[in-house]
Amino acid sequence: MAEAARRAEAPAGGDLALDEVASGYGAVSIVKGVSLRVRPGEIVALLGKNGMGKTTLLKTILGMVALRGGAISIDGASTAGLAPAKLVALGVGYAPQEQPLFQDLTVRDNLRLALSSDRLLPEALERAFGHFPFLKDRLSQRAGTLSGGEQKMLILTRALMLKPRLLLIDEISEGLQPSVVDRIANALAEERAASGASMLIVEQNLDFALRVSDRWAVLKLGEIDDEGVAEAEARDRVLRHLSV
Ligand SMILES: Nc1ncnc2c1ncn2[C@@H]1O[C@H](COP(=O)(O)OP(=O)(O)OP(=O)(O)O)[C@@H](O)[C@H]1O
Repeated sequence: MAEAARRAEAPAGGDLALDEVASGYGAVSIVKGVSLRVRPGEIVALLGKNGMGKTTLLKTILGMVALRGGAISIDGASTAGLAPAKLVALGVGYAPQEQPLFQDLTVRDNLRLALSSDRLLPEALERAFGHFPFLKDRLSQRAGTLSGGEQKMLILTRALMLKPRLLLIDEISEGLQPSVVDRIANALAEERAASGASMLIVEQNLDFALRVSDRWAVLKLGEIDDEGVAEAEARDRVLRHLSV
């Protein structure tokens, strides 16, 4: 097969491989030897009770928390020593759990800041309106005055602006009404269909997680406790891990 044809057929999504990843804060170990794969175009849900290390694992992938053991690679290349900005440039998108918006800036300016050039804005906005049409009428509104659900959609939109090949999403459905969760689920499915992006999503909402993902893994005290394919039968099995 010609090289050009092979490239055209290659999936656009990033291939994330975690091998015995360990990290933590100060003297405390949080992530303890996690091995996990997100293949090109795959959506994997990372589940688990509060405080089990899910956010810490995402931040370790992003280089925001230092890797203490093991290895992380994207498309076969080690990410060791790469700063978060470099990973973003390589196509890694991040929708964090904590409030990342500039509350006093407009919706338009929050979105502009995600882009390297204003020239990219018109096309990026068109794609954003396709996912979340309400944004069209809110471009001049201060982000801090959007509702909680609207802010979540803006956070996701911002992460999608750079057309990431690998998207890390932290509890995007938290506190949202079912109709907004539906819109976000549709946006993720459309984005994956359009761009082939791979995604690792940290979730507490089990129904949303099993709906949008291909596979799931449960993190317990910093280790993968169980994992499987996202199918209806998985619900009870995962619930057993999440119940208190
Ligand atoms: N910057 C930090 N310094 C010290 N400890 C931290 C820091 N950030 C998180 N931790 C601790 O690390 C542990 C794991 O936290 P993490 O946020 O990764 O869990 P999580 O599984 O994402 O939880 P949740 O579902 O509640 O968001 C917790 O005990 C938390 O208190």
